[in-house]
Amino acid sequence: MSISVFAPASIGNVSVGFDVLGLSVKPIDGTLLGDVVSIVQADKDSLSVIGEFSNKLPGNVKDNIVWHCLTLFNKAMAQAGHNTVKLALTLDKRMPVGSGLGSSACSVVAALEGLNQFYQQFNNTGFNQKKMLLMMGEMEAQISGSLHYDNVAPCYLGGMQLMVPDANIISRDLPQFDDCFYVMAYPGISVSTKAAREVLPAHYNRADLITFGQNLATFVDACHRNDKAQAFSVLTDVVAEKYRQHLLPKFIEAKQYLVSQGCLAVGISGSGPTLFCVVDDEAKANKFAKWLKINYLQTETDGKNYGFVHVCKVDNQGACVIENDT
Ligand SMILES: Nc1ncnc2c1ncn2[C@@H]1O[C@H](COP(=O)(O)OP(=O)(O)OP(=O)(O)O)[C@@H](O)[C@H]1O
Ligand SMILES: N[C@@H](CCO)C(=O)O
Repeated sequence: MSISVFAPASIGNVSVGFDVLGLSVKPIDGTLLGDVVSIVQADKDSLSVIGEFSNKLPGNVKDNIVWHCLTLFNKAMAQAGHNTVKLALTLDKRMPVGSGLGSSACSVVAALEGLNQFYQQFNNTGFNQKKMLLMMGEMEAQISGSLHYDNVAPCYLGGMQLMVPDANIISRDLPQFDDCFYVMAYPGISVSTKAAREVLPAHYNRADLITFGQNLATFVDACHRNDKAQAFSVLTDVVAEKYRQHLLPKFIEAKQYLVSQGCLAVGISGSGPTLFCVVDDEAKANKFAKWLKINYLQTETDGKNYGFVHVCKVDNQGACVIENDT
C-alpha cells in the first residue's frame, strides 16, 4: 500500500494578521505549488528527498523536518496505544526554502497528513484534526523558533484561516473573495524566518497598536460581509513590513508600481521574500505577473535564478491525497 499527499503554499500574515492570519493558494495553470510526501510500507524507516529544491535542504535526512514528523507521529501513536510499521518516505521538495510561501509548513503538513491517511487505511487508526494541527504547530515551531500557525493551518485546512486563542478550536475558517487573484512573486533568494523575526521590534507604539487592531478587525468584518473594497482598503501591515522590506531587494519599487496600476493590495508573503499582489481581474493579474517576472526576480549568489511568478486563486482544499495505491 502506498499513499502520496500534496500540501499547498500559503501567504502567512496576509499583511493585517501577523502570526494569526493565513491564506492557502494554488496557481490557476494547475502547477503543483507545494510539497508532496509519498509513503510506503518497508523493512526499515527511511527518507529520500527529491525535487527541484532538494539540494537546499540539510544533507543528513535526520535533520529534515519530515524525519522529525515521522518521529513525532510514531511517538503519538505509541502514546495512543496504536500499532505502527516501518515506512519508506519520499519528500518531493518542490518549494524553495526561506521563500515566504510556507515551505517548511508544506513539508510538515504533507508528512503528517500522509502518515495519518496511511494509518487510517492501514489499521483504521490516526488522529483528529485538532491533534493534527497541534502536531503541525509543534513541528513548525521547532524549525522557525516560534509557535505560529499562519502557514500550517491554511496549508492543512485550505482557505483563509484565522488563529484563535482557544486550544479547542485553534483555527477558524474565514470567508474570502472567490473572484480575487493572488499574484505570487518569489524572487529566487532566501530569507530565513528566524532572521526576519529578529529584525522586528520587541515593543510597538500605541498608534501602531491601534492601527493594527483596527485593520485586522475591519478586514475580518469585511470578509464576513463580503465587502471586498473595504477589506482590501485596510490590508496594511504596521507590524512587520517596514522593518523587513530592506531584506527584499526591489520590494518598495514593485509595491509603488503595482499600487499605481490599481491593484487591490500588495504585501510580503509571510516573512518574505515573496511578494503577493491582489487583483480581481485576470487580465490585470497576468499583466502584473509579467511585470514582476522582469522587475522583481533576482540572481542568487551562485549566479542562477530560482525565482518564479504564479497567478493564483485561493486553494479551498488544503492538503489532499493525490495518489492512493491500496
Ligand atoms: N523539509 C524541509 N522543508 C523546509 N525547510 C527544512 C526542511 N527540513 C529542514 N529544513 C530547514 O528548516 C529551515 C527552514 O527555514 P525557514 O523557516 O526560514 O524556511 P521556510 O519554512 O522555508 O520559510 P517560509 O515559511 O518563509 O517559506 C531551513 O534551515 C531548512 O534547511
Ligand atoms: N508569521 C510568520 C510567518 C513566517 O512565514 C512571520 O511573519 O514571521
